[in-house]
Order: sequence, then structure tokens, then C-alpha cells
Amino acid sequence: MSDTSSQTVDDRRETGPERAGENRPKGRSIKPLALLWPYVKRHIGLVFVAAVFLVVAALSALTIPYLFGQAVDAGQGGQSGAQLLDTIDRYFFYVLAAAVAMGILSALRFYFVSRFGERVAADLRTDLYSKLLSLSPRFHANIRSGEAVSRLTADVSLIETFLGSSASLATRTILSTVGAIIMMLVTNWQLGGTLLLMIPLAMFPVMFIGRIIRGASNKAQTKLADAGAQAAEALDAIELVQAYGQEKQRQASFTTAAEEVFRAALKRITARAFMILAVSIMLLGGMVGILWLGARSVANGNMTPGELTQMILYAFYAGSGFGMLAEVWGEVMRAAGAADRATEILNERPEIRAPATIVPTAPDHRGHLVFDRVNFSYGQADAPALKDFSLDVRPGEFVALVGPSGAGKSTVFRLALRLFDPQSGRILVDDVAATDTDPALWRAQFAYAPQESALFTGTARENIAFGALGAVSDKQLIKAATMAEAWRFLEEKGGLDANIGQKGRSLSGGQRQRVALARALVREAPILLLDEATSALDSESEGLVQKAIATAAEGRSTLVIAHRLSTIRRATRIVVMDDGRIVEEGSHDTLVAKGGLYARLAEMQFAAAAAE
Ligand SMILES: Nc1ncnc2c1ncn2[C@@H]1O[C@H](COP(=O)(O)OP(=O)(O)OP(=O)(O)O)[C@@H](O)[C@H]1O
Repeated sequence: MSDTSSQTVDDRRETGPERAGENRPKGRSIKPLALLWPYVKRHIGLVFVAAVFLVVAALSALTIPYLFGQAVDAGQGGQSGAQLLDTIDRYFFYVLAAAVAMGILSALRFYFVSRFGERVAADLRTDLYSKLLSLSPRFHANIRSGEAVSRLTADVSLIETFLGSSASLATRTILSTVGAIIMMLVTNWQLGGTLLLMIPLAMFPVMFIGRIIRGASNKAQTKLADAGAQAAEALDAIELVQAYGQEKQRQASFTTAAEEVFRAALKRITARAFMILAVSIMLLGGMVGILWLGARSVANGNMTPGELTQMILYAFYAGSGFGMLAEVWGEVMRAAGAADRATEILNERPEIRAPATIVPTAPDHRGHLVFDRVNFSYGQADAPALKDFSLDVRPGEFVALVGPSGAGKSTVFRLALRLFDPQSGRILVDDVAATDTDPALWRAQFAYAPQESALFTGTARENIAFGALGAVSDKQLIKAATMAEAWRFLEEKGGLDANIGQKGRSLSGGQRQRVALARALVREAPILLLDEATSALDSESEGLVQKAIATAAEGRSTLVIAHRLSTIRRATRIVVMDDGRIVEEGSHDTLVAKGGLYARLAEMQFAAAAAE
């Protein structure tokens, strides 16, 4: 964050990229800033050093007008030519020395204060991200989309600006303003007192216009963000826009948005122009006023020319100090809002936690998965997603879960992975209950391949190794890819270093599924949870995926949410779900013969495949 002290009132916020978090809501009070104390405390040494430089730099700045005044008066005395020159040289040397000292101290203050701000921001960001990763999907489902990321980026940036710049700016402005006022009164209490009464009067219009500018500025930025989002959406779906010939309509709505941005900006510019006018008149007018009153005092013999110089400089300090405080106040309130939101996440307790005494998972890893009369609903207001659900997947068994949409199949997986805990009933692996052990140990017993085959931007190596429970060699990765029928195409794309594009988009659907299977295979967990993709694959891909599933299932207990007849046929048992319950169980043939829900589903869903 840049130090803003050197900028004048009319170029702050006017130039450069949009400040991070400009549109984030402000806090209602500064109280939440106290929540940052644990982070500040960690670097208390740094705070102390920064505070020392801050105070000393502010005090050294206050000596400059005094020395100037002394220099001016020294030049007035009835000294001889050589003496006079000598005195002038001496005083100007003092002023220069004070200026250099102030420069050095300010640089050191800037370094330590900014370093402190950045340090706390880095700590806070790391803690927030780690907390966000530990919070359950329920928390993430309830927080507005993008909000978690905003807290990690924009809010932390606001706190960083506060600690690394605004707090120091405010402290030293208060120091130098109070110091300047005292010095004004000491120099000449009548003139000082008169000016002191005038400063708040002059500040009023500045603060009033400042408020208008901030309002207009926020509006312009919101409009700009809306227009940007609209443009991004259209450009992201450029194929669709062009295919439907929607370029003109899209252009028209963007033009409207761009014009609105312009109008909002115009309001802000106009208000700022008035601000520049008011500030210029007040500054210059103020200076002229002081000079006038001062000149009269000097003429009357109530004041020396040096004291007048001193007074003008201190008045300038005090005037700009008030202006700066009004500006910084907004940043402080914004940081308070950010601190409130950031700590709200930090104080959140993860819903899924390890118990006080952890039962270790079974060492022999047979993979015996049991659901014992499980009842579960997502929220208090939601209908139960699983009702009295009991299922026993024996070691090495291959069980296919089928059922209509919304039956609760994915919920079974979520509970098995302990992303949620049931309201009643138990889930066990090899006789150890999920709630009795550590979530990480529990989840290490499962290899999960989701329907979407979500892959991460990066290389094949990174994506497959993602599944591993510890360090893994290239040889093991290649073995897993080979078993998942993924190695042949990956090899052509550059092997383990193959870049699979953003979210794996440079692979075909079938290829993505096989990389996801390789990721599950490398895990060497006793239970495989596989959510089969619903999208159709050509028969060659289908064959390869089937082969990969067969290999993956070998030697493990496998639970598959099955959509393909070929997968279902492979199952030792088919479990049919409807409305959160198991309604039928058996082999394909017995279930078809029974003529129940499965028979109907099979007729609708699998007819085409069966005909092949
Ligand atoms: N996060 C959630 N919050 C609230 N309700 C949910 C949530 N996820 C699922 N449900 C509800 O729980 C029920 C079971 O959903 P689930 O996703 O397990 O069904 P499914 O059998 O996997 O369906 P599909 O085959 O369409 O994926 C549905 O009624 C669904 O609306």
C-alpha cells in the first residue's frame, strides 16, 4: 500500500487503479478494530519501533517552522554584514539538518509501519484461508457467492491499508495538528486563537463536498462493476452470443451501462471541481488573511516577521491536518467493517470436528462400510434427505446405488465422506464410527470420484497426486494413470507434465473421468465412492471408462451412483433408493423380474443401452 501522506487533497483517489475494497460496507463503529489485537500483539516489537519513528518524525517536522521563524528574525537584527551572513548560514544549516532528519525518520517510519501492515495482512490472509478450507459445505452454501473470496482479498486489503498506512497517518496527523495548534498559540495567542476559530468553519464545506464525492464515486464504481460483469458474461459465452446473433443487443446494453458510468463519473468530477475551488480559495484566502492580520501585527510591533513566518507554516500544518483526518476517517470505518467480517469467519467453529478422544481407524482397512438407521436433513426447514437409511457394504463388494433424481444418492456419499453429520444414526467403517475419529483419518479411508470430474488448472501430475495420502513417486502416478486407462492419451500430451488446461478443459469428458479415476486410484483407500457421470460417452470411451472402473474397484469396497447399465451389471448388488429410503435391493435380473421402481427406471433409462 502506498503512503498517501505526500498527496494533496485533490489527487487522493483520483489517479491509479481502483482501490481494493472501495465498495465494501463500512463498520458502524470502530470497535471491531479491537478484534485485530491478537494479530497486532504478535508483532509488538515492530509496532514499538514504528511508533518511535512515527513520534520522532512528527516532532522533528514541528521544529522546521520554528527554525524558519528564528532564521528570519536572525536576519533582522542590527548586525554587521559578515555577522549577519554567518547567522543566516547557521540557521539555514539547522533548518536543513531538521529537514534531513525528518526525511530519514519518515522513511524509517514508512518502512516499519508498512512492513507491519503487510505482515499482519499476510498472517490474516493465511488464517482466513485455512479457516475457510476447514468450514463445512453447509457454511459455504450459506455464504453469498464470492463473499468468502472478498473477505480473503478486499477486506484483508482494507485492514492492510489501515494498519500499514491510515492508522499511522491518523496518529501523526493528530500529533502534528495538535502540535501546530499549540505552537500557533505559543507564537502569538491572539492571531493563533483567531485562526483556530476559523479552521473548523473552513473545514465544513470541504467535508460536505467530500461526502458528495464519496457517494458519487461509490455509485460510479458499482455501475462500472455491473458493466464489467455484463461484458465478462457475454465474452465468456462468445460462441453462444455469435451463434444467436446477439452482438447488437449485448452491445446496446453495454453502451447503456457505459453511459451510466459516465454520468455517475460526471457527478463526481463536478463535485471534485467544486472541492478544488473551495480548497484553493480557502488555502489562498487563508494565507492572505494570515498575512494581512500578521502584517498588521508586525507593523504594530506585536509580532516579529519570523513569528509571522512561523505562524503561516503552523497554520498550514493544522489546516491540512484537519483535511487529512476527514479523509482518513472513511478508511478507518471501512477497515472496522472489514475487521468485523474477517473475524466473523475466524470465530466460526467448524461443524465437523474431531472428538476429544480420538479412536484410531481400523489398521487392517478392510473397507466395511455401514450406515445404521441414519436420518438426515440438510437444514431444519428442509424435508429429510435420508430416512432411517441402513446399508451394509461388505469388504470388496461392488454396490450400485440407483434411483430417481433427488432420491438421496449424493447425500449418501456426502455423509460417508463426513461432509455433514446425520441428525441420528451412525456411519461406521470397520466398526469405527465416523464421529469417534478424526475427520482426516476417516476421510483417508475413501477414494472419491465425483460426477463432474472436477480437475484443477495445472499438470496431470498435480491432478493425480492430489489424491495421494502422502508423498508419491512418478512411477506410482503413471501406474495409477495406466490402470485408469488415462496414460495412453496423457503420454501423447506430454506425460505427467501435460498441461490439462483451466479446470481440465483441454481434455474430453471421458478423458477427464479417467484422470479423476487415476486420482482416486493413487489414493489406495479401502473404499471407492464413484459418482458416475450422466453425460453420454461414445462407445470407445465408454469401454475405456468401464475398464478403468473395473480396475479401480478391484480389491476395494465400491459404492457407485450408477447411471449406465454396463456399470450396474457389474454390481454384486443393486440398491434402489426413492425419497431418502431404500425401496428395493437385488441383482438386475431379479429386480427387473419384480417389476417395481427399478424395472421402470431400467425401462426408461437403460433401454437404449440395453438394446446395444
Ligand atoms: N445442500 C442442500 N441443501 C438442501 N437440500 C439439499 C441439498 N442438497 C440436496 N438437497 C436435497 O436433498 C434431497 C436429496 O438430494 P441428492 O442430491 O442426494 O439426490 P440425488 O439422488 O443424488 O439426485 P440426482 O440424481 O439428481 O443427483 C433432494 O430433495 C435435494 O433437493
